[in-house]
Amino acid sequence: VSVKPVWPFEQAQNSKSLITKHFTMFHFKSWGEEILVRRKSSLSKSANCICKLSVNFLSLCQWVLTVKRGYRNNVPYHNWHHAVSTAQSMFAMLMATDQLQTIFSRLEILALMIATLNHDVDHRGVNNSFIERTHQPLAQLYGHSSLENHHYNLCVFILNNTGSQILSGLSAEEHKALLHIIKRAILATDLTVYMERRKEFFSLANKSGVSWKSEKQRDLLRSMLMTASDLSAITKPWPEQKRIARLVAMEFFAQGDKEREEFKIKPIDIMNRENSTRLPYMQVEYIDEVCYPLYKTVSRLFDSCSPLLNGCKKNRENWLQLAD
Ligand SMILES: CCCCn1ccc(=O)c2c(N)nc(-c3ccccc3)cc21
Repeated sequence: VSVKPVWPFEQAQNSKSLITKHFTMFHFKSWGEEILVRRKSSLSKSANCICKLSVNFLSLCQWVLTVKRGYRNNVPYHNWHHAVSTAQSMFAMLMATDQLQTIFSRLEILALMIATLNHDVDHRGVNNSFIERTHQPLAQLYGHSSLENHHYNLCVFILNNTGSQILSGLSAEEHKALLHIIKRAILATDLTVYMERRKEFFSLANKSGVSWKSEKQRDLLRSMLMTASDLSAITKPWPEQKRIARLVAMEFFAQGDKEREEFKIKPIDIMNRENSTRLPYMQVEYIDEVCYPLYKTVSRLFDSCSPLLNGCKKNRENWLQLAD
């Protein structure tokens, strides 16, 4: 049965028109929040299949909408737009690179897509250091990488939500493996973790004929691709990069203000509003120290990812012109 991917309400109506009398109700408590579908009587095989497709499709929509609601819309950068942008960058890398589709299993690709969409859910606009220094509950709960652990746990909570169970078709073994990959992927988005692990990735990438067959190698590659997706705004066309940089700076400076006013702590340079005129220079430094080495290595391994490196280079030139 080929089901046209339409917006779930139309989808439900289409199903209803096809098997009208079999449905007692489609109850939408509020859009995407609760979708209750009950069947009145046994359905014909094809109708049953459409019903299952509809419920699966509705579950997928409810899952996406629930993840969306998990992001805070009062946070300038770490919001739903960033989540979708990160997932789209991962999708683009995976779909553009035949080798990645050969290296990774379908389960790993599913895990990376779920992880990218969820990787910053419920972000508060402050970093782990701030959360730890201000003794917030998340720090007491998780210690280091407190934010990333929180993002992962919320991701699992949403996946277990009634109506959002998009993994119901997996075996228990697949489900366990998938959650492990998702956890490793989300925890890898802590930039501190990335800076610690990237040396190993760069030296592995320098070797010829890496097989990416061992779980250790695949975990490392998945982690680096998560960071490449997470930071991909630095590779976007200049107008978008400027817009995102402003949002990041807004979030950084807001944290710096809190540190200065509420906790009498002098913020670090990148979070100190008094340095706002040095933003272009800080961008060049950020690209050179954090981003460029990663995109250079990923592009050398997988040529189809070179647009990311080229975008990063162009934005470095643009920031350098503004810095001079
Ligand atoms: C919280 C991590 C955000 C990382 N990040 C993701 C995407 C981006 O595009 C950018 C960006 N353009 N600039 C910065 C930045 C700003 C001031 C000082 C140092 C770095 C960070 C950044």
